[in-house]
Amino acid sequence: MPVIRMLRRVVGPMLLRPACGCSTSVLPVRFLGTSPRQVAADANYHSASFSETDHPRVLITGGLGQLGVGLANLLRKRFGKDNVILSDIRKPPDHVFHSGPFIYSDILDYKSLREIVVNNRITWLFHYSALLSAVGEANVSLARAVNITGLHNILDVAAEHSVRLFVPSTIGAFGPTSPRNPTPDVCIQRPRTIYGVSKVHAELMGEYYHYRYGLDFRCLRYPGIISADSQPGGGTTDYAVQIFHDAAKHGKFECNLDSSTRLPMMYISDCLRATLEVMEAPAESLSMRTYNISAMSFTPQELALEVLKHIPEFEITYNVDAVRQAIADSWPMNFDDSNARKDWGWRHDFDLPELVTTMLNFYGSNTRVARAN
Ligand SMILES: NC(=O)c1ccc[n+]([C@@H]2O[C@H](COP(=O)([O-])OP(=O)(O)OC[C@H]3O[C@@H](n4cnc5c(N)ncnc54)[C@H](O)[C@@H]3O)[C@@H](O)[C@H]2O)c1
Ligand SMILES: C[C@@H](O)[C@H](N)C(=O)O
Repeated sequence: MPVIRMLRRVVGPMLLRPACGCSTSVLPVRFLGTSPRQVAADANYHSASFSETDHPRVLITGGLGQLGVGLANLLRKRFGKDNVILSDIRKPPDHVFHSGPFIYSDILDYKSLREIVVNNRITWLFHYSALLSAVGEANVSLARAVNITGLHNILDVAAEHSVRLFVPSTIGAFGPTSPRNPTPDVCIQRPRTIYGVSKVHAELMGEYYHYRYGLDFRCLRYPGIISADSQPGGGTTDYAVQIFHDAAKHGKFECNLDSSTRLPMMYISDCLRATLEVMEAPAESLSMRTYNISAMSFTPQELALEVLKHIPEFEITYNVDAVRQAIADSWPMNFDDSNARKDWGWRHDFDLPELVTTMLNFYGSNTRVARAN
């Protein structure tokens, strides 16, 4: 039989399999082989093994960055404090250490990851460890190790232990040849940063494990995330966090991106709620496993004008960082998230005016705001 016809007969049904979190492989295990870590052939690759009435047992990796502590707070309110374990390779500050379970976990250490998942009967894993776009360009080999090798460990441990896995992707998974305004879910993805390349790799590997091993993989492409009580970890969108601190404390801000650089952004509470919602969505509602999510899109100049409404003496100046600017110029300007809205009911709460009011209130600029009004 010609090779192409034979392949089509064998692989065809696998490619046509619906995008649900359903259980068995379409091909017999002896044909597919076992997982890359050679787990026994009768291993169970089904999705989350807790019953519907139980709470999931959650592990968050890289949890001490900009997003992890907020996610842990949200999940602990929903599932109980002791059901959510925060982990990182850094030492937690006191308030984090005393707010719920914390554990040291280096995602490059596969055996220790497996031990944590087994000993704590983990059923959901939120994989937040990463090097972001700007720090990734400054240390490519570390970014490659953490973002790619680390992801392989996470995929294997999740597949072997029937763990539902969330991995965030990013606007950075697109590049200069992608449509930028708007950027749909499925289009050309040729990013030019190690961060972006590793995130496209994560999207594709997660989907591959889903179709091949039945891994319940779920992924959202986040815009730049803006938070008040946690600091960004070295990305291109960091200016949109720092501006609020500097505006409230000093009345001025030096921006490292050009005034007209338009990027998709989102307030952290929308981002974390979206993450929980997609993890709770019934598998049959997910027509895809990787979704764009969107809230707002603005330039530094537009953000500064909104800040000026609260702080009339606010001044913005520009001192463009060439590396960050080149990255930003290759990223989407607007994100098309219509599939997330249609499939699992995504909707954002914060637009630019609410974002600015909330951020400035956090930094205690109420007196300036009051004076301006
Ligand atoms: N913050 C954003 O604007 C944004 C936007 C899009 C996507 N994301 C994604 O969301 C996730 C969380 O982002 P964040 O902003 O909190 O990142 P962050 O850079 O603030 O935090 C990442 C964490 O990973 C940890 N880490 C590094 N190496 C590790 C290792 N070997 N083992 C375990 N942990 C390790 C770091 O200590 C750090 O605490 C990342 O995957 C990021 O790509 C973030
Ligand atoms: C956009 C996102 O992935 C991150 N904040 C970065 O700028 O690298």
